[in-house]
Amino acid sequence: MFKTKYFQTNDHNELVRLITTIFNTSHDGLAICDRNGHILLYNEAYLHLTGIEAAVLDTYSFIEQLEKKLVADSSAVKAIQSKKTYSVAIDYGSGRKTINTATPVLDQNQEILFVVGNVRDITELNQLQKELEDTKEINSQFQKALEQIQNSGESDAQLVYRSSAMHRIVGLAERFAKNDSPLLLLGESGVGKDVLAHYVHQHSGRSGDFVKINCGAIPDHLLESELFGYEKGAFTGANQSKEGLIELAHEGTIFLDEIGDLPYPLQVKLLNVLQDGKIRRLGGKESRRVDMRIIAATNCDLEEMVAQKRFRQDLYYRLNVLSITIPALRERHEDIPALIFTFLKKLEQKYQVENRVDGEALECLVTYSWPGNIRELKNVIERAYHTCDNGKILVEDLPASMRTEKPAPTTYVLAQPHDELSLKDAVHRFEQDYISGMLAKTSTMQECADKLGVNISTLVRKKRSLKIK
Ligand SMILES: Nc1ncnc2c1ncn2[C@@H]1O[C@H](COP(=O)(O)OP(=O)(O)OP(=O)(O)O)[C@@H](O)[C@H]1O
Repeated sequence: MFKTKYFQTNDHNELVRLITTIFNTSHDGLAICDRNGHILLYNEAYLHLTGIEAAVLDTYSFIEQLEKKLVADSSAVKAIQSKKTYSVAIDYGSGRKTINTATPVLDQNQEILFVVGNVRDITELNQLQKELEDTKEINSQFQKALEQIQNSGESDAQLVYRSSAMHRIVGLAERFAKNDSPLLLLGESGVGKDVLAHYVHQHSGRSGDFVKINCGAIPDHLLESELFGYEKGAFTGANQSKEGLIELAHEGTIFLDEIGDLPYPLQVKLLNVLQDGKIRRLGGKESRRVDMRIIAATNCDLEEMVAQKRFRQDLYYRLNVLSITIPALRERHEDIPALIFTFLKKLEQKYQVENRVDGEALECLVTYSWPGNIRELKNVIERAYHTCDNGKILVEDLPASMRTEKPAPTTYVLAQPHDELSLKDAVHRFEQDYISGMLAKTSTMQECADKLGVNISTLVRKKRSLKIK
């Protein structure tokens, strides 16, 4: 203890009052015991932090408390035994985590007079430590995302994901990549079908090119010649022969995006190519062998189109040998921070300006429902990157519609009695709604079946009998 010149009290009572006040107002727990561990004094904070009853302190010495396993550990006992200051970390039943330090006070014969015990609450410190660890974890996730950017050769084909749903999908894609069967990629617009098709090609070991054609973007009358090529003189203006995109994909992959838009007459021609592995150019006589892998993608309901006779059933079956449905972004919010980080990193590399997303804005971005999926997220980030100030993207930099969106409440719809519905019809309708809802929420039939607690063949049968699309 240090005294300044202002401390002049010699009054014993005043001194005791002062020390008692210090003792009682201390936020640290204090307990003083003798050389046998009998507790002489303790304060309110000691009771509060340790959760030990006053009656226990009045009855049992520290040594007895330890013997009776009333406490997990005791710094005081250790200090008594060693005659040295001793610290232990203790988790009390009160929920507090503490560091307890016991300091022995020795007489001139080196015998213990007292042991002064101090209990310091480190619960909040632990909380801070945990938050620090969480932050480090997020940091390392971002770091991995960064490595992913740096390691991927072709920037457009880069696939960023963290969610378990996407882990499963990528695993499936890697397995399917080694296969030559057609692959059908399904999912809403902007979920990353194009990116996944690239990924499959990259992992296929095929030496040829990845050739993409958007069946919906090319006018019908040009699509045939683009796909199949033509010979000189095949039609007016065909002054020389030209390879079609299918031929260009020889030994590689052809990616037919928006396959639902392939005109009906061309569907037969494509089916023939798939069956024979040969193509004939427009106006050509000979067939050429093509060794290509077909990946088709659509956000249309091809089964429905087949039912409406807008898509050939035989082609549908041929394309749908292997299929992957990519879930909407709102079903895999875990991917959002890594995607944001990736997009920001790319913008930073391009414009040499570093902008970060502030916490509130990040929360808004993570909870938004993203009807336009990753494409919409990318656009929102790019716009916010260019409009934000002071290196920080704030909520105000996000589109107004995003800021006002309320998270969809999770409600269970309970059937209300309905005069016009028999129980059978009501059950039918309920099953229809419930299964459709679960199908929309899950990314594979297996996952859906698991969630519903039925096997997959039951689910398929139900789907058919309930006419669920
Ligand atoms: N997993 C991902 N990682 C990084 N970027 C992604 C990912 N998925 C999609 N993107 C980006 O989002 C945008 C939309 O992706 P993509 O074109 O692959 O979607 P799509 O499902 O093929 O859409 P559409 O059905 O409209 O053709 C692209 O800019 C793409 O680079």
